[in-house]
Amino acid sequence: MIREFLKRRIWFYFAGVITLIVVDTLQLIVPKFISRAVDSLNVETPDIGVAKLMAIGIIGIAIGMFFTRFFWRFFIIGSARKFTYEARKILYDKILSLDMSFFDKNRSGDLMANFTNDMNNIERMLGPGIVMMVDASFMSVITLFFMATSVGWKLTLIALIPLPFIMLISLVFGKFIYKRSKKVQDTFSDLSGFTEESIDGIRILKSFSILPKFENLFLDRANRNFRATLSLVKVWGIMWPLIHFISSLSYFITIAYGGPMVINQKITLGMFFAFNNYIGMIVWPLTAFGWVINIIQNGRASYTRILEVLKTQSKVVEPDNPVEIDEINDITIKNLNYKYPDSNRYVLKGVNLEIKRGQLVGIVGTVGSGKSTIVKIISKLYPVERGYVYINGYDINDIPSKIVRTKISYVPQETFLFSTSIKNNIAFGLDDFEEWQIKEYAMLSAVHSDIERFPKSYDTVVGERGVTLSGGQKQRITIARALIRNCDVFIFDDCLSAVDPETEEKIISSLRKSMESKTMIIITHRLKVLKDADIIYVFDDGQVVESGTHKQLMEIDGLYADMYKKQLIEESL
Ligand SMILES: Nc1ncnc2c1ncn2[C@@H]1O[C@H](COP(=O)(O)OP(=O)(O)OP(=O)(O)O)[C@@H](O)[C@H]1O
Repeated sequence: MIREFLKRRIWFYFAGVITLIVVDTLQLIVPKFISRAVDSLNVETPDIGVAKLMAIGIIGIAIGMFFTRFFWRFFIIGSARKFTYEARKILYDKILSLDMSFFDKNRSGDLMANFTNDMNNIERMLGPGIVMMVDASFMSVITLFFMATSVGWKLTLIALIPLPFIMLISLVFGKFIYKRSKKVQDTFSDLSGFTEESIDGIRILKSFSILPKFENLFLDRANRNFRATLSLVKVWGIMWPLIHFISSLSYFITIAYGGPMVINQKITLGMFFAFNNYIGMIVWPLTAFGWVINIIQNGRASYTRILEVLKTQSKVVEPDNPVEIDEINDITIKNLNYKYPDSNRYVLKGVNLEIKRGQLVGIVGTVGSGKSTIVKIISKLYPVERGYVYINGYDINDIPSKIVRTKISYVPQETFLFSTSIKNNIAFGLDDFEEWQIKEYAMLSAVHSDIERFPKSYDTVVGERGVTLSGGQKQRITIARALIRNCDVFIFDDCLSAVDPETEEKIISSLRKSMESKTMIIITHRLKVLKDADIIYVFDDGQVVESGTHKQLMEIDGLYADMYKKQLIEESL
């Protein structure tokens, strides 16, 4: 990716490097002008005209540097920004295209770090890294040349003896600084992650009365971050005085050797001044060499991490010869044995299932028996091999995910609302919608009257993750959001658990009435709501152990009947 980008922006970088070299050259001419000006003030043959001319020349150079500095920033730093802008977009699209198994494996914090820390490191490599590299190489060679041509090679070489140590120091300290900065970053993200989690879970912390324990855990993290920052400051604190000390050794040598040369008139006072200026100028490029190496190392490590994500292929593969379907009439599952990607355990064993258009299908069973897994496969959230799952008689792998997801609306167990108005949450992702539609679907989900009671009604902004709403209200809004999409199949994965049983029953029967032609798959632990279902599949340990209508299952008197009777007893208590 970087290679193609550099190829595309080669002329920008070229222009940037040229303007950078112009700035450096202009900068190096200044001491020459100062040298001439100082010599023109010689008490024996003073010439104020030359001094004035040199002063005007210095102003001219400053103006030239003003423009050229702007342009190298524009060309090089601008290009680096452009890279991260493009790369962030590519990474975002890639991440959105991946199936759920990717998100099972990667923590959101790590993915966020790809967008922030890693992108910043790459930007630093392609921007300041390149600038420093060009600057340091050109400035050190040219400054050396200017030094030698003004006072001769001998004094130049002697005066520069201490300077290679600056390179060494910046290289060694650069490594320390990198390690410690990383620790500061890591401890900081640990601290901010912990803080975020504590604030998110504040209700649980308070209700469990474990605030003091969490305060200690917070202090512990804050302390680690503080100590890491302090140890970084110490390294900086040692490095810069050391560099200054070594560069002052060069000044010392210059005065010790160069001073007598001025007295013996081997060089002029102006040359001596210019030489001292050049020593100051060469310290920076030498320090920069060490930085450049570190910046490139960090940038490459970050780039490798980003490439790893970009190389990930979605396990839900899109078909080479896609089958277009207008509507979903039936879904068939044939003898499905299933294990999740990267897992060796079969969570579904020999499952057979048939769902016809317009049916109300119930999926019930024991905890962890594979109920959610089956609907996630039908919704193409997880991959499945060919030959097991069919839609309208076509293998699900031959139908593009986009088509499946526009025809099947899946409401998961966990509710998630965006931090925007209730109206926008319900109409989420729709370009075209009417106010009455939102109300209609809110009514169907039995949440309309709740929303009307809010002072701003449908314009009420839902707080971060919907904290201003009750659990049941949030669940019903997510149902309205699914219904408005007008799909062929609606899957409700235990998404009414926070609603009282009567309301759940009411919602399901009113949905049934108003959406007769739609297929509804309902996973629930409350068996009462499925009394009118066309078919109920009973899961246990990854297998369908019973299936039939409520009446038939009661007659079988197996697992379903057991669970149902237990629930009746619990209700009557
Ligand atoms: N992403 C995943 N990767 C690996 N295993 C998983 C994954 N999701 C679920 N499982 C496992 O698959 C099995 C079935 O899980 P599933 O969520 O389908 O059960 P469920 O019947 O819906 O449970 P519940 O009634 O508690 O919601 C469980 O043993 C679970 O640990």
